[in-house]
Amino acid sequence: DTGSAAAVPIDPRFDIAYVTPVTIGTPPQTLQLDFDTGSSDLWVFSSHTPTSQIRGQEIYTPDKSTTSKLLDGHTWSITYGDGSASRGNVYTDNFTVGGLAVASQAIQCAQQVSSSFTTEESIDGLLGLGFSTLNTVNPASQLTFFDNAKSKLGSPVFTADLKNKQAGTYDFGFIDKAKYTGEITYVPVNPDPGYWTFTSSGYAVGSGNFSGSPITGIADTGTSLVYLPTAIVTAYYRQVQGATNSRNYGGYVFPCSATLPPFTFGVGETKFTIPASYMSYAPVTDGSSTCFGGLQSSSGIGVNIWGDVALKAAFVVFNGANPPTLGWATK
Ligand SMILES: O[C@H]1CN[C@@H](c2nc(-c3ccc(C(F)(F)F)cc3)no2)C1
Repeated sequence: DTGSAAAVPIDPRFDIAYVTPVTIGTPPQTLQLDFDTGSSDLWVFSSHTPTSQIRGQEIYTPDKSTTSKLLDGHTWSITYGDGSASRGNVYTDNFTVGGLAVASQAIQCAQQVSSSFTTEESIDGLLGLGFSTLNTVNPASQLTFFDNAKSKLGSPVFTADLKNKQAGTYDFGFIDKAKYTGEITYVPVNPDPGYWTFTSSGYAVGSGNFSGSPITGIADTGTSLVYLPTAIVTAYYRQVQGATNSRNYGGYVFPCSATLPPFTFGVGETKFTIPASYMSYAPVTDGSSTCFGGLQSSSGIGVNIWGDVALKAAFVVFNGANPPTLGWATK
């Protein structure tokens, strides 16, 4: 079997996050979920979410599904990198993504979501595509959609073809040659503790020379920006007139009129260039002439993160074979 579904930016102006349609239950209930390779919980706004915490999101109502089953006594609780959080109870039900079906997928129903989830009206929940070891369900952790679907897939892979300010695609079970150019460079993945962790072969700022120092980090579709070591980030913004590291805005900002250099990163022998246009993320507040950079320092996080700003510049194969690997191709 295979599956293929669109990854749609939640805001036409800035690629804050992408959502993908899924169906849950019988008859099918359609929700738009944020696919996140940096976590491994599948959770949804639901009939168990207090109405005061719902603002326009679609919800899953297990009682309206003839195939839903309560996973008695199981609970979950998760906190994301930006401090957003949710928690609740668990059902199993039929679940599909782009025509690929899994029976008895664990569906974590929110009984509490933080304010940032409430105000993000376009996100009805998250679908974790990290390794199942990260799943937070107690007393028994649950498998991700990908782990449940693997046995049905021709090839145990999914691919991310995220795009700048337009809809891209998540494919499951196959590698679409029409989506990339050249060869796919595969690199090892360390699945411990549960992220798609790989090592980049180096970087270059603009037309500067390539620095071949290894950069270990995670491929994270749920993170908007790229977070790298401070030395790399300062080298980048040294080339941006008027750039400053703003305590007020929590990162590097610059005049939206500034000329930005592209940023190149290496995977094996292949080089990926993030165009300058991707490196300006958004005005710090609506209408401001000060812009927030798409590249920020990872020093406060503890891990380097290759988020959407980088992933948009490539076609990425998440290979769930044993051992797992990551494939990168230009497009
Ligand atoms: O935890 C790491 C795992 N991947 C990263 C991630 N972060 C979110 C997220 C989505 C939506 C929101 C909200 F809607 F604004 F609340 C907040 C965070 N999804 O994946 C960070």
